[in-house]
Amino acid sequence: MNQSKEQRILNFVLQNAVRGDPCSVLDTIDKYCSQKEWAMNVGNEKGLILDKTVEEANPSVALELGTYCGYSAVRIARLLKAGAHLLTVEFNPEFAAIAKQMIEFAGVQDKVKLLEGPSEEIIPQLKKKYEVDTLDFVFLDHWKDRYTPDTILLQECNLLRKGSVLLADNVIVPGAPEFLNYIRNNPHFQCTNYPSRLEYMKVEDAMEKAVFLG
Ligand SMILES: Cc1ncccc1-c1cc(O)c2nc[nH]c(=O)c2c1
Ligand SMILES: [Mg+2]
Repeated sequence: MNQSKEQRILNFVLQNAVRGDPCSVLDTIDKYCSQKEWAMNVGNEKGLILDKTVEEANPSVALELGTYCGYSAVRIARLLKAGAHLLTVEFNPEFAAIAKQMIEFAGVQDKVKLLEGPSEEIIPQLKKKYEVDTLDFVFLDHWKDRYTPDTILLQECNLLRKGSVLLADNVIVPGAPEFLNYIRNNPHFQCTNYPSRLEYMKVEDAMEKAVFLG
């Protein structure tokens, strides 16, 4: 049976990156996806915005919605302080299987917990089943139509605290206009827009940061 694009990306990493070196894994994925096959990793340009946001938040507990091949999970985990961890949620079992291997090859598996299933089912389980108190950082990179309902669900589940940082990818392409309208008109959030480019393309995109004010 012929391989998936995601399997080809993983194989290229296994054959060309340095095991245990997260930066080497990121560079190798970016090389493959800019030269051979486009894929929806956050990429290096928006990745630098993600890096700066994570470094500023310096989270003890981070959540990612939308793991895909594990590129941004590796990107986030490489910046986490000792004892900090990332929970990453992926509903597609094929993607989750690829991401698990990617995260292990990069050597960040001790900092990352990969949760397979729909975000709307997993978010309400975070406190009791996954022993989360509150989230310091949330990266929304799953499906644009889930950005708003999942942000509401995070609040309903008391998973945000004063200063929790949300960062949403793709608010221009594919676009999340309803989310931008919700979050920018919500007095409980302080929003900042970061114009950038769609990964591996000369197409405008942007990320939106929203700090929860309590
Ligand atoms: C797939 C695609 N095609 C054309 C333009 C953009 C995209 C695209 C890019 C992304 O960074 C995505 N991130 C998370 N989830 C997505 O569905 C997604 C889709
Ligand atoms: Mg994205």
